[in-house]
Amino acid sequence: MNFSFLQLHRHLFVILAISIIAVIATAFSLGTLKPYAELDFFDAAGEGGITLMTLIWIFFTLASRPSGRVTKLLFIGLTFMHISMLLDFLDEFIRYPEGHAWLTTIESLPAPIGMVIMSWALYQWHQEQNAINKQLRRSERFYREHSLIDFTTGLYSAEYMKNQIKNELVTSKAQHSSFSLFMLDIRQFSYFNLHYGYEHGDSLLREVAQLIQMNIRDGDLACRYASDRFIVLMPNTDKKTAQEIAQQTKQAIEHLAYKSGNSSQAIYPNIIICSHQYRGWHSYQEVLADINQHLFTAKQDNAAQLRQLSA
Ligand SMILES: Nc1nc2c(ncn2[C@@H]2O[C@H](COP(=O)(O)OP(=O)(O)OP(=O)(O)O)[C@@H](O)[C@H]2O)c(=O)[nH]1
Repeated sequence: MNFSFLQLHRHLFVILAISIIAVIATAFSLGTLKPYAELDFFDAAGEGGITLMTLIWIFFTLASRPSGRVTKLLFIGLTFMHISMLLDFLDEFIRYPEGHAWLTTIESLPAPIGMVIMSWALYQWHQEQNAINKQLRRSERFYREHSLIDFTTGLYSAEYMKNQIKNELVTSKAQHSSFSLFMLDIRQFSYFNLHYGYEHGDSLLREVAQLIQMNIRDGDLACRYASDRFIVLMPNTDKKTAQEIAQQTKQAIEHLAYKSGNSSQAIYPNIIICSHQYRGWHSYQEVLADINQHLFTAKQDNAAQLRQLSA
């Protein structure tokens, strides 16, 4: 289970804790404990269970969501419901004097308010999910195959790319068309892992994957090819267009001001790209070997340029 989102919501947990303490303190300061004989343990267990459940809902909602408007709305709605349940639960143990009987009356008020807010939050969540699904469909291209998705980046894996290149070879042969590939490699990624840690390495891979997705077109397909290497398949695309999109993607990634932990220091990834147009090729192995060779050459050129600069 991944609880990394929780640290984004520390302030919400503080608000929740303060609200709970305030409710308990108010109830105990205004009321008195009921005598043992008046306690209904069956009721108390039921209401205590519901109160605990709403707390668990809040915990898992915050554990699964990034910070933002929808998360705040869900939190507010659930907290109102929790407070209502808590008042109801406390009511089992505390009797309020005549002058404070309003506490018993208002205990059911936060629940409907919370439910209205929750309903609005769920609608917003639905809208948000629609937007995410739309973006996901860009990478799905023809159909879903979740087993072929790279776990770290959410992109398709190299295996899926091989199948798609196979399909593209058949299509381009039948239609006398061509397709292009571009390959992208993060420079000195092993150094990044070593310096900032593997988790930050994973997070950088995810950021890079998202930027690739944002810079390619609807019909293009991005995959994670190997560790820090990505590949984009562009059907019916000439070399010039592929180069242009590859260059735009490189620029977008190189402007990414990555922050590790709480440090404000920005790390700008360094990227090597290459692209090539394919027409009349026979096997995906040849195509992949060729694009890898292009990348190798681009890396050598880059190293030579750097040597010249530092000379
Ligand atoms: N964080 C993280 N690192 C990975 C993952 N898969 C592979 N790696 C690391 O990626 C690094 C790739 O190293 P290299 O192929 O030498 O690449 P590089 O350091 O960028 O070298 P150049 O490309 O020549 O600049 C290795 O340190 C791997 O351990 C992963 O899923 N997450």
